[in-house]
Amino acid sequence: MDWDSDCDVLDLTQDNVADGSSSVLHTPPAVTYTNLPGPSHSASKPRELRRAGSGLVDCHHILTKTFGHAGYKGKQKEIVDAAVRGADIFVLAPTGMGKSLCFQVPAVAETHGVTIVVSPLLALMKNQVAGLREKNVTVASFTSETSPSEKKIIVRDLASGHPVNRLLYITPEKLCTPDFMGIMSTLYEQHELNRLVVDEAHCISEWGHDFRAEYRRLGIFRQKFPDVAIMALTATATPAVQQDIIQSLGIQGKYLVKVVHPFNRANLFYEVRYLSTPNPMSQMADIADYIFTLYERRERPSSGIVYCRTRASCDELSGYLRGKGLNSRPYHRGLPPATLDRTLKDWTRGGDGKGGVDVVCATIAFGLGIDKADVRYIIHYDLPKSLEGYYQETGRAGRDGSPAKCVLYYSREDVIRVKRWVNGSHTKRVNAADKAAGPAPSQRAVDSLTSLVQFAESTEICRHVAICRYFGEPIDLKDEELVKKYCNNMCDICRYPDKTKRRHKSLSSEEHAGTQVSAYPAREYDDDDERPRAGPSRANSSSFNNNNDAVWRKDFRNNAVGNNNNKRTRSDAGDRAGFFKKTKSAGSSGTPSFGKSLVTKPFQSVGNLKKPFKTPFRTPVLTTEGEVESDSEGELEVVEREPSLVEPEEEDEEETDQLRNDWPSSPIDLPDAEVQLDVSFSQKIDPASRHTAYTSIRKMLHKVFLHGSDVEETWVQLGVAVDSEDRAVILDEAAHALELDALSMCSTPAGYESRVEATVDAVRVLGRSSGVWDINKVAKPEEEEEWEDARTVLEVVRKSGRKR
Ligand SMILES: Nc1ncnc2c1ncn2[C@@H]1O[C@H](COP(=O)(O)OP(=O)(O)OP(=O)(O)O)[C@@H](O)[C@H]1O
Repeated sequence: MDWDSDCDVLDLTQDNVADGSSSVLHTPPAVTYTNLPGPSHSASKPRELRRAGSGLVDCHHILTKTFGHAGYKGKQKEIVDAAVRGADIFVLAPTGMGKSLCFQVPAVAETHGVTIVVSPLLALMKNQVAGLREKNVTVASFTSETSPSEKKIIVRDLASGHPVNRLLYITPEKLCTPDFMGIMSTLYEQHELNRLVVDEAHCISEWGHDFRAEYRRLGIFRQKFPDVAIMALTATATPAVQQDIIQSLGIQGKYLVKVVHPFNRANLFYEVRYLSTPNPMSQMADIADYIFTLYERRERPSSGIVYCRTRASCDELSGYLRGKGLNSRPYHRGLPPATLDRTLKDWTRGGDGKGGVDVVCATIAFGLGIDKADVRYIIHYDLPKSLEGYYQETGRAGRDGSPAKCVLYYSREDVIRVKRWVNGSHTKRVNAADKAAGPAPSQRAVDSLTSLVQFAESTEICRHVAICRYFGEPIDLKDEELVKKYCNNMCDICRYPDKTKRRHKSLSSEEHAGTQVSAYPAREYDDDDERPRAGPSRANSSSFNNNNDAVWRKDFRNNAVGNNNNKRTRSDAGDRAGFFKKTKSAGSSGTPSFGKSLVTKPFQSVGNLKKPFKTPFRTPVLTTEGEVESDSEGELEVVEREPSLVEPEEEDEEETDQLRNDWPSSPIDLPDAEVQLDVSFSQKIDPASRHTAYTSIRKMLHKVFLHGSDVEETWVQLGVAVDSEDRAVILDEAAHALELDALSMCSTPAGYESRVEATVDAVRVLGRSSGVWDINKVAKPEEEEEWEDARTVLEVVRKSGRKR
């Protein structure tokens, strides 16, 4: 059987194992996984794999009592079962699935013996060791940081015949030393060597994105200890990399259990932000605004990471965000270890408005193993080097299962720079291999960057689907139902198809980007993966395009002082501070208030900057118009605001008047409709509120599309030719979809409420502004955002119309 091409559930039965094939468990999301054998199948028997532990404590008991979890996640149970039966196991599972538990539970469940865990990063080991010790698991690590006296104690324990340590974490370099091989031989002879675990196993493959030469030598373990089980785990491996890992470790035999989880992280919202002319200052301002908007929606700060390629960018962006009142810190290998430890600690306790660090501007040094449950956003300030890197880094978000956002800033200028860099590194490796007369290095890094660029450039293929296909999940793009299962409007392409295409068009032509980049020296890079190289800071770099520099500085100044003529700019000091105070005073006792710094140093820029998500609370029109709110079928409770926010500005009053003229003031006749609201991953909004929200959206849709001034013309423009009965059904379906969209984008009732308000508002704009219907018509800057929202609604209505 060709295990790479097979993605169905295979039965791990005696027959299956005996035919000499590897056993593959690869479940596409739609398939229920049911048929792993129970222990009675004894898959490990023919192998005569020896297990040092003489008995086994109930794994479920360990899971609940030692680790404090109520049950297994994903395929953990199957993996743990296979492990205790002594199989070799290859685990490919998405970021945040809980891979560590798959080897920790069996290690603790064995009544004696040691599990050796190879891990590529000290920080990763430290985290896991500290976590296990908190759970009273006896565990040690053997690294360059282990003191000689500690080493002595560990070695003595391992050689004792009954080691108390259940797990030993070690770097690949240390594992392969003659000294440590000697220690393992002793363990082996005493039947105390239970298992080798290779964490982040993609590092073993030259085809992987993070190849570490030392990992390659791990193949020696199988040669030396042929009957000790091996478990390899990774979150990022294409089919070619999977095969390479299995072969390198020598586990390709018939006792291999291969568990491939679906890659999809359904709760992550992927967005690519296309930059027409890269402009560091406006990009930084955009990021600040993005974060503030998110805070406003959630009514409290949130944890996030901004990944930057260079250390200078980390320092600079972090300083900028701090200047705007955000609790931000840089994190890269150019900083002292003690500072990094403190930053990690502060960030780990931050993100809830009670102090600590909320956002870290980091190189990829802050990556693997970062496991904070409530990271709500990951921003890529510039293009990562590979699609695997992008997936790993975005994988830090939403590990609690709630929605989180991943924004990638993308420009063709940046692509040229990264390509130069990756190609340069590749050429160096080719030359080195030539010199040493060794085999040619793989082209992998170059290919992976190409895939990332294709991912970002595409405006057709759903981002979730693109990622999963890259990692080898077979997804037929024509199978709409299947595609929908991957993405419930949780990427820019599915959610804002037109907007995404429009924004993509604004990218520089490759030719223009090329001249921009070659006209000025390339910025330096030090992504903490390579040897650090000092470089000029990004925004201050004299090597940056000086003409552009002058222009954007001017723009930025204009934005920064606040454009008072722009009615949609409400992020001036008063608004921000007012909002924060409102949050506090209106706050139910449980609502955390913002840190002082945020109130005293309010954000002052934005102006015409495009906002990543809809601005909440931006219009008090709902209250003044009194249409939706007065409805007896259920109301959207409007959040009380500080007087400064409730008072409509002059323009808003005009807008309200306009609305009064445009809309029938008498209540409309809303036909009854049965609605079954979809259950989503967010259970935080109660069904009654969801029903109320649905009704509000539905009512406004009916007003615009069935009770507007020229209904027939409206439907012609919509391009949906159906009779009036069907029209109501289409609108109800659209309301249904829009409500679900709002739900899937929010994790708090307040966020949900504000998003529903924004949706109702967007429908209203469709009824009021004819220009918005003409896709070729460009909005005035002050209307841009509301037009985009309205066009998104239009797209949803069209979609449900097309289904009829
Ligand atoms: N059965 C479970 N129930 C609840 N939470 C769990 C369970 N198993 C693991 N977790 C939690 O899931 C989080 C992620 O676990 P872990 O760090 O092992 O993920 P991972 O798959 O290694 O991710 P990555 O590859 O991104 O590092 C941890 O906080 C862990 O405590």
